[in-house]
Amino acid sequence: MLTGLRAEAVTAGYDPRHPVLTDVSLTVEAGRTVGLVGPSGSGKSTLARVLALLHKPQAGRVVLDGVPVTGHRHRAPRRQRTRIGVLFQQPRLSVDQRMTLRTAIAEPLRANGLPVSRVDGLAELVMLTPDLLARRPHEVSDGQLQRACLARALALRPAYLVCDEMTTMLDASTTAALVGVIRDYQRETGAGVLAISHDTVLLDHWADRVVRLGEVSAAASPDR
Ligand SMILES: Nc1ncnc2c1ncn2[C@@H]1O[C@H](COP(=O)(O)OP(=O)(O)OP(=O)(O)O)[C@@H](O)[C@H]1O
Repeated sequence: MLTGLRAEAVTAGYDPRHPVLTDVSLTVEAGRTVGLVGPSGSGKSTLARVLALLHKPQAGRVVLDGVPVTGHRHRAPRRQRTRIGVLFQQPRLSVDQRMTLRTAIAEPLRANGLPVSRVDGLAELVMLTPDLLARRPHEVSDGQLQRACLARALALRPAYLVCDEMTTMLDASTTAALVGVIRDYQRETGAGVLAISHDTVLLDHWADRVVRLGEVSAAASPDR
């Protein structure tokens, strides 16, 4: 089986007459970390959302471990959707403010009929203590909330993790801790990771290869 999370000749955006991405191909191989850089507004987040099956491309397709994806968002088959975890820049926009961190981490487990007792192991993995699990988002720091988002993203043991500027709001030590958790997870499971960041020093250290968005959209994109 061909492994990898692939965008194949993707054209996508928000206005069909002016796509943000035109004919972009990119592969995140299983077990590898691909860094994605590019100027602000070049479409990195849009590509992340396409690969995470959250945004439907106008043309082209996403192929997950050799199987073309047939729908996006709720139309994507659950077994494909749950193979991809996502982490965004602003954890406060990704978590329901009324939920405790424990409930937020348990959400995907509950939705997929898995035991919520797994939350404790996930919290330990991201170094969240039990007292923090009982708090709501406004009672924790950005770094603590992002740890909870990482625990939630890993809850279904995804084969791929899409990280869109996940460290932008974090200090150096939290960034190092979360990247360390992702690397350990990757070593254990062979997951593929897409890491989008403006921090090229971080990506040089974290990623196996770094792709510049302007370059992937050219006809000579690395995958073609
Ligand atoms: N929901 C939306 N509706 C309309 N236009 C959007 C939407 N989201 C993004 N855009 C536009 O699409 C273009 C690409 O945005 P995108 O967020 O993908 O770029 P980016 O490379 O991730 O930028 P940054 O590095 O600043 O996060 C921008 O011009 C942006 O204004």
